[in-house]
Amino acid sequence: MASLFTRPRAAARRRTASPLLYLGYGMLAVLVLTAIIAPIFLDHAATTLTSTANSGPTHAHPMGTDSLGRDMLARVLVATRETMLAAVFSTAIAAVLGIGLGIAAWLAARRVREVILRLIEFWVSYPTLLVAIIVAAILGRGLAPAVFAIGLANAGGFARLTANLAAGISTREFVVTARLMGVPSGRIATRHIVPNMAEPQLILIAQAFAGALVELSGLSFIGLGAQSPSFDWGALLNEGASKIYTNPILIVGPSIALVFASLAALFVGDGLAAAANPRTNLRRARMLHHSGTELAPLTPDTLLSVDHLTVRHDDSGRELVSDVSLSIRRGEVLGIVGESGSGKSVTASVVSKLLAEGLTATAARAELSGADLLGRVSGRELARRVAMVYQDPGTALNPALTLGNQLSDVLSRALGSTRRAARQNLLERFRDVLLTDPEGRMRQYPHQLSGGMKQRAMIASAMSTRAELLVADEPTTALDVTVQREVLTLIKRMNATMGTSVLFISHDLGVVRALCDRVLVMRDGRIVEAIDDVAHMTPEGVVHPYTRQLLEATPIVTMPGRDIEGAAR
Ligand SMILES: Nc1ncnc2c1ncn2[C@@H]1O[C@H](COP(=O)(O)OP(=O)(O)OP(=O)(O)O)[C@@H](O)[C@H]1O
Repeated sequence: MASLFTRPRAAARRRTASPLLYLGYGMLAVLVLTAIIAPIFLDHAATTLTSTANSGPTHAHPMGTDSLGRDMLARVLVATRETMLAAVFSTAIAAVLGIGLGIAAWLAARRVREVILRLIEFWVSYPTLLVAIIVAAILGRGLAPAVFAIGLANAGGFARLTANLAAGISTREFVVTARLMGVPSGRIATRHIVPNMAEPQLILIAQAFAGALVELSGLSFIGLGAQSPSFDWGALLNEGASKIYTNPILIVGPSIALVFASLAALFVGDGLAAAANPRTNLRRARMLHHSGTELAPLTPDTLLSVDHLTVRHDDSGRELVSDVSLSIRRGEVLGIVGESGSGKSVTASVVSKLLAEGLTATAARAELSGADLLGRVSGRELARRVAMVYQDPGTALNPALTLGNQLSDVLSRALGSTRRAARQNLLERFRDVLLTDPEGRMRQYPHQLSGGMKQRAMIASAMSTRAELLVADEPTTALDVTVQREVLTLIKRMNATMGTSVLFISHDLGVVRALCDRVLVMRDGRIVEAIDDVAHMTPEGVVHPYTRQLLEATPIVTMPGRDIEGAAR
């Protein structure tokens, strides 16, 4: 078991680390090594006065010498330590202060929170450099006040980001549940809220670090930062700028160093943020043919034929679906049952061409009404052929749009009809699925409808494209028994009146028995039994012990005479 779980995770980490992250690490390593080594070996050359003042590039001084004859290359390399340390400290001050304040705003009582939020808004409304200059001018000259001033100036950005993210995350179900279970606020903040901000915070830290390098140089440039005899890249730029017309090489070194360090920070920040999100950088789903298998010709009434389908998880190489074959005739309702994780949804995702990233499907054939599902099928063609109804209609609907807007938009794109015609079509389908006040529903947002109503709306949307195949992935699991029955009735009606074939996925054999013509039983990614006479299946009549177990364990939904067919009439 351990190897099954540890290997894929290590592989995922390896794969999600982008080449830019490695480049950033490499650049950062160069900077760190320079910061450690240069002051040890080059301090003498960087600080000793010589008679060759204001020299241009020579063999002995590739970046020239300053007005006191000190080697400019050595000075740039030695300044790496002071500049990097200053940038690290100011970024740390900004991140700790800002994230702390953002979390404090979220933990505080409502009124205090409002005050903190207004304060943060005021803070970020001024440019960072301006705030840093004002603070540094108040604190006095020197690198330490400059570091603190820049940290303080950048903290506002962290505070705003943290407060905004915390406001969103704190309403999510897992936070609400933790609160109900009595988890203290501080622990909710550290365990549930902060880890969910990792990606944007890492990007902001990288940006703040890159910004701090430039801001520190800016403060040194105007004489507020590093004071002689200490020097950072900004101070060197300041010195070089005064000789820009007579000896321009002097500003090249500190400028290159600044750009190099900023890029290193951005590459590392972006790369770490991407790696912190397991969904980024996944390889696109692949659907491939495998050859060498003899295939029987399809009969004219075959709508869908999937032969020898295998789906693998790219990282672990694990087979999620193994050698599955299925077919659906026109007008037929095929059920797939199986316990959780048996591969039902992954199989359905191949049929609807919605295979998840990081998975590879291979099949000898996957054809839907003549269209090769393993090849290119345009979105519009696919929408005309396949409609989907999901387990949780709430996640399939956009909470920011009214039902009318989002469903008619999809419909007009799928059918190429005008928006007006699409709305009219949808309105009629809303009536077909017996949604009360269909005009009013068109203007409502998803959260204003019950789960059953949302599922009816999804079925209406599926009906409106007159798709040849409806893929219904556990469409009744999230609904109560009465609504379940209504939804099953609607699907059966769609099948009976429009001739739509249905691939119906469920873990409930009782529900499947009430609706389907044939059933496939899946276990561990394989089809272990195919039942053709669904209405009369009994524990004694099935072959596979797992099907028998399922049948014995499932309370059969009583629909006398499969009365959902009656309802369809
Ligand atoms: N995107 C993915 N990446 C990696 N593994 C996945 C992915 N999607 C599904 N799986 C794995 O594939 C297997 C089959 O999952 P699938 O969702 O098809 O199960 P299911 O039979 O539909 O289960 P349920 O009834 O719980 O929805 C599971 O082991 C699951 O962990």
